[in-house]
Amino acid sequence: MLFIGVDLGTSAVKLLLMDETGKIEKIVSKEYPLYFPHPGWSEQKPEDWFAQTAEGIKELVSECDRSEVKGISFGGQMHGLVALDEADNVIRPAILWNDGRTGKQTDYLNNVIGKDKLSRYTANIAFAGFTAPKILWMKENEPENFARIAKIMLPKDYLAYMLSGSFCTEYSDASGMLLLDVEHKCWSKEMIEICGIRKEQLPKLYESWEPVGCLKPEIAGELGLPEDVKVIAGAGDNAAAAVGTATVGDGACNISLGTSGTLFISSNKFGVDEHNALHSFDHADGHYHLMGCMLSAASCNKWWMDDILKTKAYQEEQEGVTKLGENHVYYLPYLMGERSPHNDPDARAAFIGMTMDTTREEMTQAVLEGVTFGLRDSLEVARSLGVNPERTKICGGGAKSPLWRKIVANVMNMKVDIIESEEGPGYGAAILAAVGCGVFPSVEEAAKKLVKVVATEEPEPELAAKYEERYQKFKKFYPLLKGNF
Ligand SMILES: Nc1ncnc2c1ncn2[C@@H]1O[C@H](COP(=O)(O)OP(=O)(O)O)[C@@H](O)[C@H]1O
Ligand SMILES: O=C(CO)[C@@H](O)[C@H](O)COP(=O)(O)O
Repeated sequence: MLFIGVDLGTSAVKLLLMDETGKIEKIVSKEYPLYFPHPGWSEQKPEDWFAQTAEGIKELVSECDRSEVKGISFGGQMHGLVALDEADNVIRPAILWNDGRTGKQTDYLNNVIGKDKLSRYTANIAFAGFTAPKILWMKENEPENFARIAKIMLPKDYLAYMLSGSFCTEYSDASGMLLLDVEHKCWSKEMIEICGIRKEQLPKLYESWEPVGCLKPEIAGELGLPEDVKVIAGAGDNAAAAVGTATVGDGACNISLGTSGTLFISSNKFGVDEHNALHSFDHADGHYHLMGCMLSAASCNKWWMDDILKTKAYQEEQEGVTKLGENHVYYLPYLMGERSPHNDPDARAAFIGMTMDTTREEMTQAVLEGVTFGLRDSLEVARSLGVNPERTKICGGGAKSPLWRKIVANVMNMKVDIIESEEGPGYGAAILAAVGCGVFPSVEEAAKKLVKVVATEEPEPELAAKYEERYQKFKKFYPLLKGNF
């Protein structure tokens, strides 16, 4: 039996073919453009996602026995607003998770409706990238588009809709809309009213492992797959990555170094961060999780390498970094503003502390360190809530870098478990597909059985102590600069 896991990321869609023993048969990646039509805005075209996913699936199954493909599922970039009209046309480009245009609507939700009420209705407060403020933005700024909305969905749910015709979502991704009552797993009627929408415009809710339908016959024909291939609901990419790294059960932790950077802590009990810095969301295993999200993680390194140093040779550049813990340069990683913990769409990136003899290598190092310090901010919030994981898994494009993994282990002072494949969301999505097809009794059992830790990066006490000192200094810079960006 074969299962397809689709990771609808921000940089690309990554597709993975897995057999029932968890072996990865093939991986395919297809890029699409990311548009920044104004500073701080971030959009992609859902049509590009689907076109590239369809091409990717064809390539993925080109050499296998297609009759063995039993299920397909997804891990998708979260929070993006996809709006379709009555005829299923995409009304406007999707407004993504890292889009900062909704400052006014976010302030309205947090300060006029009020954080207490939002937290009571949804378990979260408003962040600029969440879906509800984008709906309010569209209502205010594009009333004609708003009036045309027949269906509101999240990025990966658009793929499920195009493949199966089922207008569906699931709890983990829906948690990031600020429309879901996360604790009770139902749409919040108060939030629906506040956003001026109707429940019929929202998709039907499923658990991540539940089948939502099968491939539409014409799609099956186009992809060259059997019509009985099951489409399984899937998860937000972070919950999918947690499944793909076996971050399930109470207290398990995963760090993702993708376009965004996330710290994900799985929990069997529902809980809310009283500081409102970490999100309280449903997990794809049927339970809950806390999560801190940085808007620019591996994208900081990509910007520094591709746009400034004009190189694609990440590994060669990183090989020049030899003085870990010794750097005098600091980097604030706020290229797109910041979500956790600052909730400040106006924050901006900065290099601090250069001298005449500062080198290119020190600045490269500062970028990797600055992103990691940003993630440590979220870990500090978790620690203040009494959640103190002693080890973490790691995934995402940045996890390919041995240097970055070492920096993570020492800045966090945690053991970092390295998984056989860093394709967290894609592997998690394939596991969800296998569970949905009845191969495993539960997500937790499947993940624990299939995911293999191949090595552990241990923190080194002397280096961790140096990083502790540097982190204490890093922490002081944002409050000093805040309001002046
Ligand atoms: N060796 C590396 N060091 C640092 N960053 C890397 C490395 N390899 C890939 N990346 C970065 O990882 C990111 C892609 O990671 P991925 O998890 O696929 O992101 P997304 O899901 O957001 O598309 C890109 O920004 C890419 O530049
Ligand atoms: O906004 C969040 C999580 O709350 C991001 O993590 C997005 O889900 C995008 O993820 P990547 O493209 O970085 O995987």
